[in-house]
Amino acid sequence: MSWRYADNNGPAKWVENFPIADGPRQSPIDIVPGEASYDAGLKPLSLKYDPSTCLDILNNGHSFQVTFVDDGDNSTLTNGPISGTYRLKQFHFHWGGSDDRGSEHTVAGTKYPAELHLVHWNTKYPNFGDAASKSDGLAVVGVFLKIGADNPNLQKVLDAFDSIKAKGKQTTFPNFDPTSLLPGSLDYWTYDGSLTTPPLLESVTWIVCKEPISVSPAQMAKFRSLLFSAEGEPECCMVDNYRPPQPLKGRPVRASFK
Ligand SMILES: Oc1ccc(S)c(O)c1
Ligand SMILES: [Zn+2]
Repeated sequence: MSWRYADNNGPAKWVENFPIADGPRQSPIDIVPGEASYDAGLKPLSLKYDPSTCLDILNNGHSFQVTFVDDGDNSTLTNGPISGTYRLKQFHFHWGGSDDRGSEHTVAGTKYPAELHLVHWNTKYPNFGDAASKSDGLAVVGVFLKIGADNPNLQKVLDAFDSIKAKGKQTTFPNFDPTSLLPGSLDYWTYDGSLTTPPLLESVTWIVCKEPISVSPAQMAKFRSLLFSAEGEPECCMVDNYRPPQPLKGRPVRASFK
């Protein structure tokens, strides 16, 4: 099924092929800070990434992703709200057609122009695909992007875009350190949710950082130069590849900070 983000194939239609779209723990959500409960038992995040595990960058037709070698515990997430060790598999972004929208999670209704997702899988399972079907299989760290100063670390990713403009294009992307895309503070909100793209699996412990990283307007324009379409197809700009907030359905949202 070729799902996308347009009126005929976008988030409102996904339930037709993925009924879990109306499930009890769907993502993203609107995070209301005043309704989140501070949990003193939540540990700080331990993110330990090895740039030598960075492999390639791919336009998959609904975002672009930077993929990592995950056959060892070189790049991991531990502590925070999770137990055990989760390995970094990939990171990708969601963004808007203009600076007033693009993030998936919102904060008291505020939309950011983009959102970074660092996707990790629980090593109690043999691989990402298996983990993705388990209720505690994945942990995704979300980081908001806010319009401001040019972000030189992000620029390294954007400089690869000319090689992956169209759907299906892929190129090598060695020695990138995703730590360089993290905000100064790792204060976070956490709740149980899902992938925000089909198959919308309810296997994600979401860890959303309170502090955004910066992105310049010119850098946002570069995001919008990618295409949803493959070479030889009518060009369709890759913009607004975000799912809107979904019903909380009684789920608790905890804060790691006061
Ligand atoms: O594999 C994936 C994990 C999380 C999210 S939000 C995706 O879009 C894909
Ligand atoms: Zn995502």
